[in-house]
Amino acid sequence: MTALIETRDLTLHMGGQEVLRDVNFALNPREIVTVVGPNGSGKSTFLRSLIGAVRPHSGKVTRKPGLRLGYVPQKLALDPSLPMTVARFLSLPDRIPAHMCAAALAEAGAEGYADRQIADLSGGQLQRVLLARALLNLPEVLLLDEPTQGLDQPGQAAFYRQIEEVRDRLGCAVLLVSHELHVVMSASDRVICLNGHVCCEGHPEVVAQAEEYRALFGTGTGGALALYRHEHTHSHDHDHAHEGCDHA
Ligand SMILES: Nc1ncnc2c1ncn2[C@@H]1O[C@H](COP(=O)(O)OP(=O)(O)OP(=O)(O)O)[C@@H](O)[C@H]1O
Repeated sequence: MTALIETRDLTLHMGGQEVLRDVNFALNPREIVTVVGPNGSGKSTFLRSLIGAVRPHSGKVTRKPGLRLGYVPQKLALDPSLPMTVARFLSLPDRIPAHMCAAALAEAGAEGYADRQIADLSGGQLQRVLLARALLNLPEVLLLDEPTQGLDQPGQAAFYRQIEEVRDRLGCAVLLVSHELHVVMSASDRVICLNGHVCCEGHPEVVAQAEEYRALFGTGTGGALALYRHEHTHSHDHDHAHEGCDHA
């Protein structure tokens, strides 16, 4: 098996209702794959089936033996009034040495956050801490369920650039769920449009043009995607210009 995780004809029921039907999927090393789809189309359930948290009704989920997974769930069940530092949060349930916490935070773009209170973090900062937590065991596969929910567009774009950097440095594969199609698509190698079954999949531009995708999301995204790609390139040029100055 060359794929890290694979599903074969995965069919899954929740509460007596069919949520996923005949989903065939493979995640290959170093890929960034984004799952898009309307509310209730089974995206979270699909991710949860990949980590083994829900069982298929029929079909199969296969993970490479010994696969190291990092998972960031959609919702964090933490009482915000409970005092808790970032370092302590990273050490739940198992104690993590300070240098490992610091390394994971740096990798997630949250350097120096260790002593901050979780409740005081902004949405974007909290997402980075959650990412750091998922990176603690050096995952070969990183699964993120709507990691940029509630962030503004620059915040979303910055977070996805962080994900690309993590993939480049750690060499992990990334599977993420998102609603922010135009932002996320340009950072993805492959997009899967899920609506109980796989409607269409492929390179972001191909999916944005697909009839099935347009039937679900309308035709506006192609333009937004093109616009974002432009901004993305522009901002990278800008970054490089700064790097050039720094080194000069
Ligand atoms: N524990 C559960 N018990 C019963 N039904 C469930 C359960 N979890 C999910 N479902 C149902 O499965 C369907 C898919 O839910 P899921 O959360 O996977 O969708 P989603 O695409 O992630 O949605 P969203 O974009 O709103 O987050 C929904 O109809 C939901 O009500």
